[in-house]
Amino acid sequence: MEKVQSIGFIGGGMMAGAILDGMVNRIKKNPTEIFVSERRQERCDELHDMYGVSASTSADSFIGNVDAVLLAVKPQALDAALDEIASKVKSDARIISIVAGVPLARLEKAFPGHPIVRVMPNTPLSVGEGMSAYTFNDAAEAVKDTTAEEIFSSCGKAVKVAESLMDAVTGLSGSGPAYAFLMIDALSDGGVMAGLPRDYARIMAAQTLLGAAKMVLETGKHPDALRDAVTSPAGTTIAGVRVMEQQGVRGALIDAVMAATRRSEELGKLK
Ligand SMILES: NC(=O)C1=CN([C@@H]2O[C@H](COP(=O)(O)OP(=O)(O)OC[C@H]3O[C@@H](n4cnc5c(N)ncnc54)[C@H](OP(=O)(O)O)[C@@H]3O)[C@@H](O)[C@H]2O)C=CC1
Ligand SMILES: O=C(O)[C@@H]1CCC=N1
Repeated sequence: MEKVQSIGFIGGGMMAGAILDGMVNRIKKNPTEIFVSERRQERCDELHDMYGVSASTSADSFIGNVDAVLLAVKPQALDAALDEIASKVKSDARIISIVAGVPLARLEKAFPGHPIVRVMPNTPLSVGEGMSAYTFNDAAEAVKDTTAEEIFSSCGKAVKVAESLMDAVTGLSGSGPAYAFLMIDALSDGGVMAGLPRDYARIMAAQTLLGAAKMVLETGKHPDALRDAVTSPAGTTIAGVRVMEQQGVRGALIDAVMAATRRSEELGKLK
């Protein structure tokens, strides 16, 4: 199968903007081959000004011509979007969906016979540090479609997983930036309470999480081993870690991932 040239986005919100940034500024995709359908005219203008793509409030001008369609509307808006476009796409168009919780089977009903890739990215892809996981339907497997891999690895890491894991991916890395932001804010509050100015506290909290994350990824060491290296006998760190364990921070994070995973499963069942 030929490489994808033109691509049409359905939905031009926050995630679409972040993906467009990767496509235009990182993989240097020609913006004249990118089309966006987005409800709000002012957002269309913004996307055109920022990335040079064609953006309009209807997909009609491009949907029958593009080689790939990227679905980037909220799950609750998906059915209406599919009603608008599904019967108009090119017969061999590849479909990429980032819509949380929506299974391949539901997309296959709308686009029978098409190669379909379901992706769960996250917002740090807007700064080139996204974590995306993707899964193929049989038709995409058959053509070994590389479009999604190319797009999403241009703005971070991208891994292929079995579809049965997509809700768990959503609960961990899809929603995960929110857990990290909450932790950064809470750690900043701790710093302020201990006497640091707010702006320093925020930078210290964020850079500490960034550095710790890099150590995990770059050393390949278990987080427990890295934690041991910070934790001096009778020192400061063990005093802090003890409070975290007493307050159930570990259990709260496990439960947060599970709650988001369950919600992703529920969203997939909404009709
Ligand atoms: N935010 C995140 O962290 C992540 C989100 N996702 C998924 O990505 C998808 C997009 O999320 P996000 O970018 O945050 O959402 P946004 O609400 O920012 O963007 C969706 C946009 O699509 C527009 N829209 C709705 N229906 C149509 C339509 N039929 N045709 C054209 N445009 C339409 C909306 O307009 P209006 O608001 O006027 O309806 C809105 O501007 C969701 O399915 C979400 O589950 C996946 C991973 C992470
Ligand atoms: O909150 C949500 O539903 C979306 C999906 C993953 C992150 N944000």
